[in-house]
Amino acid sequence: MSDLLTTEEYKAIAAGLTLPTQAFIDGSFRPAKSGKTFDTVNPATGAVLAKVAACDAADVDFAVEKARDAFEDGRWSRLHPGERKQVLIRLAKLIKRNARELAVMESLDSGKTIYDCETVDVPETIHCLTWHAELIDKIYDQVSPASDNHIAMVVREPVGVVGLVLPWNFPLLMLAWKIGPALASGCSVIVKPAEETSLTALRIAELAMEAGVPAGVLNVVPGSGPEVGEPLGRHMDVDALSFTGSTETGRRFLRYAAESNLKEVTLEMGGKNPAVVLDDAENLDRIAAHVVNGAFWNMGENCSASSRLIVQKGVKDALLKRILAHAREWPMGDPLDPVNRVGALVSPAHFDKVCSYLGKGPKVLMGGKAEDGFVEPTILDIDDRRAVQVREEIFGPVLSVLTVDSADEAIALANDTEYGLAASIFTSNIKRALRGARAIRAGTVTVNSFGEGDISTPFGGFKSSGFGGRDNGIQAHDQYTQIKTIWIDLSDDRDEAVD
Ligand SMILES: NC(=O)C1=CN([C@@H]2O[C@H](COP(=O)(O)OP(=O)(O)OC[C@H]3O[C@@H](n4cnc5c(N)ncnc54)[C@H](O)[C@@H]3O)[C@@H](O)[C@H]2O)C=CC1
Ligand code: BAL
Repeated sequence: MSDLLTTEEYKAIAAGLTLPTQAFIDGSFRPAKSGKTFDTVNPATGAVLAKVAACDAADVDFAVEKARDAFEDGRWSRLHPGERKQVLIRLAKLIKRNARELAVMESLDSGKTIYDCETVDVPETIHCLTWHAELIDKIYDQVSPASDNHIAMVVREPVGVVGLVLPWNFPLLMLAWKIGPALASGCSVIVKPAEETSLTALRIAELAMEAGVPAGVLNVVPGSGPEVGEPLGRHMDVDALSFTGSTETGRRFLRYAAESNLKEVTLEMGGKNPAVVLDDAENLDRIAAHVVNGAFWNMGENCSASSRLIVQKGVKDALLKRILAHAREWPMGDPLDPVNRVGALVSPAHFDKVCSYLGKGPKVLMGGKAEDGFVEPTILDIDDRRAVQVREEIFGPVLSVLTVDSADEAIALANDTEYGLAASIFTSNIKRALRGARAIRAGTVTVNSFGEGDISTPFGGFKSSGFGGRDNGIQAHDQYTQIKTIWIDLSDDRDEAVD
């Protein structure tokens, strides 16, 4: 853990920040072509932090043109992978040098706690970029087992110009998950940050330039979904698009691709993730800590949040007692106070959405109160398996508890959702653990812990949670490369008659 400062020290840093507000295209900051701006707001206070360029299709066209120029002339796409690696490592080091500033900027813009920004978001961003940089000069192409008279090479090439559409819940980290493998692979990118949280992506673009990423390779175009996301999704000269966000908006990107140039689309979307606790699970205190972390970390604004606790009857009361004790240790308040674990929800609109799930039927075991952008960690005991709190992604600090009689019923209930992003299963029986892990239809299943794996493991969803490729792991590079076969005829003219 980095050494945390006091609230007053963080506030002093916040007061001294220079916030980037213009689009970053072709290596420099520029206003939107229309001259329009939008307010970016600190959700913890309601204060306007800055006026950010409100870009539209004209800016997207310009950014794509510059990204295409950069891709075609090879200033990045044809650099030796080892050189791209050095530049990206320099970027990771620059982020480290500016870590505190970025952590404060991220917290101000998103409502996330400074504790999380300092201990997770910024260090994981650095780790992610370094990992992909280190990987890129260690991936080999292949030679296929063709006949003696042929050599067939199967090579990977960067896919080209890529649109990266980001959510607001991990603005820096999702940026890293996407630009890490995309830039390492040699692509040129146009990043569209969520309109709630544009600041850190713009600052990273500036640092990337300083690190040596050539102009036109990393562009950041802030603005709304319809004004920037849609033109990017429909652009005829964008080769691939990677999106993280809601399932509803993910579906739109498939339509945009189908109605334009059939660009490759990868979608990482919502979840209603189960944490299954069977009655033979050991160390309930540890399990309770995992469940609480899974449900309330990042205010539950996490696609892999374990928002459904499915617990076997025999262990329910003892587990709930411990869960309540752990949840009470999650203080809520000023995101810049490093003792707090629960900050503000990202926006008034999102706050209203989360509040709409509170006070509607189920028995409240804890929390349930919400005020001025902050929602208390809330635990609901629910019998009705069709309840909205059980079926819909709330994306807030709300845990629904469902009780089952058997392990089979638990697995069936875990799968009773349109989503399939992540799940966890807690049991001391290895066979039940592995049978459960295989039976749950989700992209990541953790056993006796909550988590998303790490940078080395692919992350993405089954069913309505995911489409196309994966983020993280070597597999992330599949999104940003395409495979070409080069078939070479070795036969002599004497060996083979050609019609
Ligand atoms: N899987 C995840 O990590 C995330 C899930 N969500 C879920 O989505 C819900 C709604 O949040 P939103 O911010 O509205 O998510 P969203 O999916 O609409 O936004 C994600 C990104 O898509 C862009 N976008 C929005 N509408 C678009 C359109 N018509 N065309 C092109 N791009 C568009 C946004 O500007 C943003 O950059 C949340 O309550 C949560 O349930 C939200 C953010 C992240
Ligand atoms: N938890 C990382 C992916 C997401 O929430 O968007």
